[in-house]
Amino acid sequence: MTDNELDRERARVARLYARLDALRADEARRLATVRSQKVGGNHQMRSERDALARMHEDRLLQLREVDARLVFGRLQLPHLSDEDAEAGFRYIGRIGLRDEDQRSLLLDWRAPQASAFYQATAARPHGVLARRHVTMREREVIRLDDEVFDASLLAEAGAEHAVQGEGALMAALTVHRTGRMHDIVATIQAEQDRIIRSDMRGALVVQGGPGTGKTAVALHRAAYLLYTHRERLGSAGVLIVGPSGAFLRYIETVLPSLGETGVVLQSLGELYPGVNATDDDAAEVASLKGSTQMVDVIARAVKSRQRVPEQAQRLEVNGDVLIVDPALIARAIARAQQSTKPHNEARVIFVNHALDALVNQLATQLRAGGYPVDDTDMSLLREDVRASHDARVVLNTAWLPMTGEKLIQDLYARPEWLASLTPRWTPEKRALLLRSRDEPFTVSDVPLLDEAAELLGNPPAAPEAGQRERDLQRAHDIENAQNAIRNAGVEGMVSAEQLADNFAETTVRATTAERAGADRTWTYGHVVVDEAQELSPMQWRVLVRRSPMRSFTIVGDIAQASSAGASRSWRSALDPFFRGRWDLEELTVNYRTPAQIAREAERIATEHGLPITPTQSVREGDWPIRELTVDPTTGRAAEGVDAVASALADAVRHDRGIDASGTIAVIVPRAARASILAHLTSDFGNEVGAGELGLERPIAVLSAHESKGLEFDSVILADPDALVAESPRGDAALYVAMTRPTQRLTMVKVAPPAS
Ligand SMILES: Nc1ncnc2c1ncn2[C@@H]1O[C@H](COP(=O)(O)OP(=O)(O)OP(=O)(O)O)[C@@H](O)[C@H]1O
Repeated sequence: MTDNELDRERARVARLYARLDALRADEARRLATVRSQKVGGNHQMRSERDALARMHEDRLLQLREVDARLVFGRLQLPHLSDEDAEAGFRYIGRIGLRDEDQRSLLLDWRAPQASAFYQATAARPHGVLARRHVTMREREVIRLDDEVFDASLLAEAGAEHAVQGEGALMAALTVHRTGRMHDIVATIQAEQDRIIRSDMRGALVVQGGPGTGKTAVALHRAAYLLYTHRERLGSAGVLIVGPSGAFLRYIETVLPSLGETGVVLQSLGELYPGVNATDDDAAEVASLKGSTQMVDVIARAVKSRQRVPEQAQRLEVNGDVLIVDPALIARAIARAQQSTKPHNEARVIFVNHALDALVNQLATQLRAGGYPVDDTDMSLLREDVRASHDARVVLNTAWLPMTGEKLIQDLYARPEWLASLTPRWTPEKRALLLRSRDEPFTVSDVPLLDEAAELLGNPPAAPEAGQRERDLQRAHDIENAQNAIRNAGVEGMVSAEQLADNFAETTVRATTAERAGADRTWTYGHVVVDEAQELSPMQWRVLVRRSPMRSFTIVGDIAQASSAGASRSWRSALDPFFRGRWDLEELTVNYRTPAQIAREAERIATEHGLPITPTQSVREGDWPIRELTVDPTTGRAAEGVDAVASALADAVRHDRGIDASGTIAVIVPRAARASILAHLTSDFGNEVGAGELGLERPIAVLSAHESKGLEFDSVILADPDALVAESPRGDAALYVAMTRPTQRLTMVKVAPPAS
């Protein structure tokens, strides 16, 4: 590439930035104007102004987020009209930009015409004469890679312009990892692009070995769907589910860098609003809680809160005594159950029927005693019965209002009750669920809470009254939003629903994402599930509730399934919920792990009988796998030094000798985590962090579970045998751990005790 060409390209890119800056300045001006408007005391006008201000703020934020590496590609096309671009070039970038005359300057990578950038090959050029990858550092063009597909251009360009397509990809793959995932928008490969752009309907499963770009593809697909179905997904929202808080932190900057901020990211422990579970149960317990046996147990638990008393009960109303026949309660319960409404909502029907029957009984009793009772008296009697303490006790005992939290806590803390609900379970099996009421909920409890809440309905504290008013207010807000959009001349830039979100009063003021995340009954337009192989049937039930239309992108690798409740095949995991209506795509190219590391990980996984999908690494690494064996009975171990921890510290030092500024993960068996962390912290101070904090530090100490989905320049693995032995799916955990590095792998083994 000549310097001249680089300069020419820099000049063109500078023009795109000039336009971005101008748009930003415009937006900032509009925002200032809206903010300075005096709108008097009228609430509606104030909220319209605030909503418009918020729209400009969001747009400004978006323009800021896409600043770094705004443009990354150029297509040379034969038939570009002047309106489209100058000199036959079409630039591809993070967002679309137009000049003042609405001529396209930069094409959004998600636009249909941009697909050729990702799809064109020499064999099938899709009408493209040449493709250029423009590599940037912030705003500066640092490198150009050209692929020429047209024979005449090839001759014109000479040898220096011949195919160099791998260059940009290789440059992207070998950069230092930072603890934050980067977007891959500049180098999406053709097979990935096809998946990203596939139809939104139904469930799409993307299966692939480690490092094949599943997470990257899933996130870019979310961005693509938001762009392509802006109206629908803008108001219904997109939910992205990952295995842990650390994983969500790792991926959280990808969508904003693609100009998308409105998605909801939740870990499996956060799917139930109000609970943020981070720890999970022991494997056996998690496996039981994850199985669909719990559906029946919870249904029985709820049903058992609708209870016909065994004996007649006595209740006093204003000095009159009523003997309540169990049959009266039984009839009221039956009527309420016929409604098939959730427990707390059906309770209203139960109470109404029971009150009617009690009032009739009381009236009959009074009449028999010689007191005439007319219609007015009946409604007074009803109030008397309702207000009676005894009646409240009788009705509550028969049909107790409940929250999901209370139901699940009771289930675990009251062994006799659990026994009555699970007559066929062994005592040992029941004992797995036993727990005191004050212990925090675990990740495996979350789907049980959700199941319970589904059957219970609105908790008593949030009565249905008010919903109608909220609906009316919402309709009103949408109408106002439509007017405001028309008046401001911003049609197409924001939907009425989105703007209406901003109208709401401060107490309810929230974006779609905030409202969706806080509402258990929210149904999303699309759900992306990462590391989906880990999900238990109970977790799938929750997710299908969140998108009853079953519009899903499901990515994972069955061979990496290491959690207790995980499935052994996509078919067994998904068929019960998607009834066979899901498509499978496979990714096979490994973009992360150097070939020699991937081969060794696959060899060991195969030895353990894991159903792996072999991958094809795009590159050989520069370093062979380093293996060290520690004998814990010799050397400094005899002086009480933790031999494994000190060997790990040496391995860290060795690695830093090779590359002082890379990221290192020390992946350790759970049982040794605390002592290894302490040892490494004493050697390396606050360069070391554990778990989520590890992503902020150069040296992360992680369990294999915590390392799921993440990647580091270098991985140092402590005691692989212990890692395999520590859980029923330890072999898969080892496979996960070995496939995290982008450059180097060190295995610190422990010598078996001499016999
Ligand atoms: N087309 C691409 N261009 C540049 N980098 C890519 C591309 N595809 C994938 N990568 C990079 O490869 C690495 C692995 O990608 P990703 O984490 O999405 O893989 P995965 O299949 O989800 O892996 P795992 O199952 O092991 O968690 C990431 O650093 C990602 O940015």
